[in-house]
Amino acid sequence: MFSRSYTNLLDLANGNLSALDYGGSSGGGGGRPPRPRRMQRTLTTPGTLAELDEERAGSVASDVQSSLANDRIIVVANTLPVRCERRPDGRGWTFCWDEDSLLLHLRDGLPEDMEVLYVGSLRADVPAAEQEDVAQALLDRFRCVPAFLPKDLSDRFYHGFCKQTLWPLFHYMLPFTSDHGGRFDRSNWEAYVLANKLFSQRVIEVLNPEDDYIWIHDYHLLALPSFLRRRFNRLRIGFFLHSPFPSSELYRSLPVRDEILKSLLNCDLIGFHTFDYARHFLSCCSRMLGIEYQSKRGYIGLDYFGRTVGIKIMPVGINMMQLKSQLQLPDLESRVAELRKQFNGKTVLLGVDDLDIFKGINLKILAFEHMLKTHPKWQGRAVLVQIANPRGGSGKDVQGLKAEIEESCTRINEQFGRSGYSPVELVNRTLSSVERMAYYTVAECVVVTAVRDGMNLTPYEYIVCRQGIPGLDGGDAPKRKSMLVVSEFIGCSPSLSGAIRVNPWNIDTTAEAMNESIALSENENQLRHEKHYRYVSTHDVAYWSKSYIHDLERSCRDHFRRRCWGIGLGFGFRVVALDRNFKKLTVDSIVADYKKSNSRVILLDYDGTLVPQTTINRTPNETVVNIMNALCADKKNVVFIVSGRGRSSLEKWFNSCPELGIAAEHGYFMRYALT
Ligand SMILES: O=P(O)(O)OC[C@H]1O[C@H](O[C@H]2O[C@H](CO)[C@@H](O)[C@H](O)[C@H]2O)[C@H](O)[C@@H](O)[C@@H]1O
Repeated sequence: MFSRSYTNLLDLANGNLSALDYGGSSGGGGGRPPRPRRMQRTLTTPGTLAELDEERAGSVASDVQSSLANDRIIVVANTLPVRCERRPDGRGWTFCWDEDSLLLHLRDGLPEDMEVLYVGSLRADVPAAEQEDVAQALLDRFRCVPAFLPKDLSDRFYHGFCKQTLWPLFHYMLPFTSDHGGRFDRSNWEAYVLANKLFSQRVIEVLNPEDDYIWIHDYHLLALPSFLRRRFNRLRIGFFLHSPFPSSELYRSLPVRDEILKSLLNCDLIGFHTFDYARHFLSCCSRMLGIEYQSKRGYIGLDYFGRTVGIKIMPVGINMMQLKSQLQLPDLESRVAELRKQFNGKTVLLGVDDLDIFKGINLKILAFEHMLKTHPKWQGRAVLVQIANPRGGSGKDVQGLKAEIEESCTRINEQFGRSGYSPVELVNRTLSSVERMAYYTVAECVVVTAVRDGMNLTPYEYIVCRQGIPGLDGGDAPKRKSMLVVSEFIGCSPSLSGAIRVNPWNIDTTAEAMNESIALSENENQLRHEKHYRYVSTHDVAYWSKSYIHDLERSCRDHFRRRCWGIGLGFGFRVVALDRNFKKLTVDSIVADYKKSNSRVILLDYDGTLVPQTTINRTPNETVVNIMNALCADKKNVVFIVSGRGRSSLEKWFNSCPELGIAAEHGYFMRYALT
């Protein structure tokens, strides 16, 4: 059960953290005991004028030159890079780093002495009574801060809003029918907002707002920047989206499209894998919020109420060091030998995908079938190994997908198989890293036919495995080869210029591409491999995180030079930033100056000043007309309306204000006081 405050979205979105006590996690009604504060933190006043701290501003110039070394970074993601298992005797938990997690490896690109703290949830259901101990152990040993979401909240947040709404939409699927992804469900969105708020609480508990950088990851936490910015006007916040960002034509169908965009605009830097994703995001900002971007010296920025929100385009990479060390594991050699024996000289095409509807697995199998039909020379000689990692969930769509894939495999194996030859081998389980690398090592070609994927690092891992480790072959190392067929709809595609790119929906051309890839001359194959290896080995995960943090630091340099005000409610909250030379006008100072002066010029805009922007009837009401006349009646005043509006309507509306001056059409037509 959620607490009753959960339903008050505005309350939540406004930063009322007291709305967050939830009795449901422990099953009792008393709510969770407050977590003891473990780290020193400094609070700034939320939502009020944050005057420039002169001392801090003075030190900005030297800060800019200094390295990031003494700063700390808090990496926030849906899941922590930690594996967690209950002990066999049921008493307590064991933890270890999740070596497959990209979040773990991004540390390699950060300055050595930069402290890294992680905030996220665990892939385990830890009972409320054990949460304090687990949290303490994770903080002490892994610098990880777990966010424990109550089960029903977590279901609605992750399986509900993340997986049924955002994941399909960001992969270009609209919920035309209820079987087709999930229709927008407001209670799931509310759970998403609440979950994001709980993540923000965990961050705030350990935050040093003046010293820390925050780096938020992926589509699960799109609402988080709003919660953090509301509390800390000048916090340094970065975000990286690992999934695609869809075209504005799709994104605009999301009922909470503005809320999400506005939340992201509370960041200082927003990262995407590709130019296209960034372009789609920028076009959403322009079309939905009227915000345009500027590009200066290679940097793209959006001006959002005086703050500049940077846009970073940088595809992620793999961890070279980790892969290289895994390539030296003794088990690998024996596993490779087993596979070589099993495939007995046949040409292996390989697919490694999560079992997810967007990975296009069945399209790949159909294309392989077509290749066997149109190029019969491969019958008996080519094998497609498809590894389908069952991580993607067990929903109706995944069950249907699995059945479809199995049916295709059975049909092809019945039609083209013979004794000692099964054309398609489906591996329906999660493989260990060594097993996966063994498959890469024996494959002539890797085929990725995802219909959408944020990045997809399978081709990168494959290339590194095919390069092998120099010296391990003994004597003269053979020339390395690898070949790739990749979908044009995935993030890694623009970086792999030597791959054969396909539209995976076109079975005929994908089949042709598969044939071409395994029939390619040895020399051509080697050249393409070399080119890819050069790129993949230099653009690894450390290169990516180093570049990101560098740009984040650059985007935040002016934070302490600015005066900031937090204004607005809910997701409309934003920080208005002004250069330190600007001063905020206060009513008191205006009144005092007005009284002191003997000669005044008062220039007034019309729309948004004398009438609200939102009204359809733009005629000024009686009060406005009376105020104009009252101002004009004072002989010390010269009053003008300065507007882009046409002269005829302004003249008509202020006909009864003879002493009022009008500058219509931006001053093209002038009417001076008539008396
Ligand atoms: O299934 P989730 O827990 O919601 O996570 C989504 C996926 O996250 C990871 O993939 C994403 O990041 C990769 C690295 O940037 C990128 O290659 C991929 O395209 C993104 O979708 C994870 O690798 C997937 O298994 C998750 O399904």
